[in-house]
Amino acid sequence: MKDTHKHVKDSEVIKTEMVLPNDTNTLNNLMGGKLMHWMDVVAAISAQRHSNSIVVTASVDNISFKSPIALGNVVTLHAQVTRAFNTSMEVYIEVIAEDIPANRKYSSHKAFFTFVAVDCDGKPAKVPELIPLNEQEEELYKGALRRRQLRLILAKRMNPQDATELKSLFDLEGIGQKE
Ligand SMILES: CCCCCCCCCCCCCCCC(=O)SCCNC(=O)CCNC(=O)[C@H](O)C(C)(C)COP(=O)(O)OP(=O)(O)OC[C@H]1O[C@@H](n2cnc3c(N)ncnc32)[C@H](O)[C@@H]1OP(=O)(O)O
Repeated sequence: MKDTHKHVKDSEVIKTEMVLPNDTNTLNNLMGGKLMHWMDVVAAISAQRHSNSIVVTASVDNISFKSPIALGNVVTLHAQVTRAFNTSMEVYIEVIAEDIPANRKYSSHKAFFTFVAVDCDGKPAKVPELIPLNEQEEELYKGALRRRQLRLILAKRMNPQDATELKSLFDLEGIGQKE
């Protein structure tokens, strides 16, 4: 029998890789596509741990490449489910790059992935609820509803008028108005 609810720690995944010559572009930096592949797999394992199901990637929110990761650097990917909906889950992933000889470590990428659990016929399947346990988990959990509404609007799966959670962010009525 499947669990009815799970906690964030149940879905945690950490993967550490070294950037090798086959992973780089002609500038000897990690290829963006290679990093996205690692992120997709690590995030998918996290969603699988939460759902105990096969999962498919439904969407990836904006990934920006702030700074290059050089050949020989060590890359650590850390993923966790932030919230589960009906059949979909939001996964937060953070990438830390490390230049060990220089003793330098920095957060290089952050992204939100959405996965959908599917049954053996490829049909979306219900996932356990996620219960946040601390302030940080609660913050990601609350924000997940707004992010979901935004990505469903962008995917033309939601009418902006129905995005109540998102609209409340822009509800400035009364703020800054002169009496
Ligand atoms: C033979 C077996 C081999 C087994 C081996 C297993 C190994 C496993 C290892 C896995 C490790 C690697 C994993 C890599 C994962 C891939 O790379 S998978 C490949 C890339 N992805 C795909 O091909 C997915 C293609 N898309 C689809 O199949 C369908 O669009 C989906 C995502 C299943 C949704 O189907 P649908 O019929 O539209 O279903 P619908 O009921 O309308 O929506 C279902 C949910 O999807 C959400 N959704 C749909 N579109 C979006 C969107 N754009 N944004 C956000 N949410 C969305 C909906 O909001 C809804 O969420 P809930 O409200 O239920 O929570």
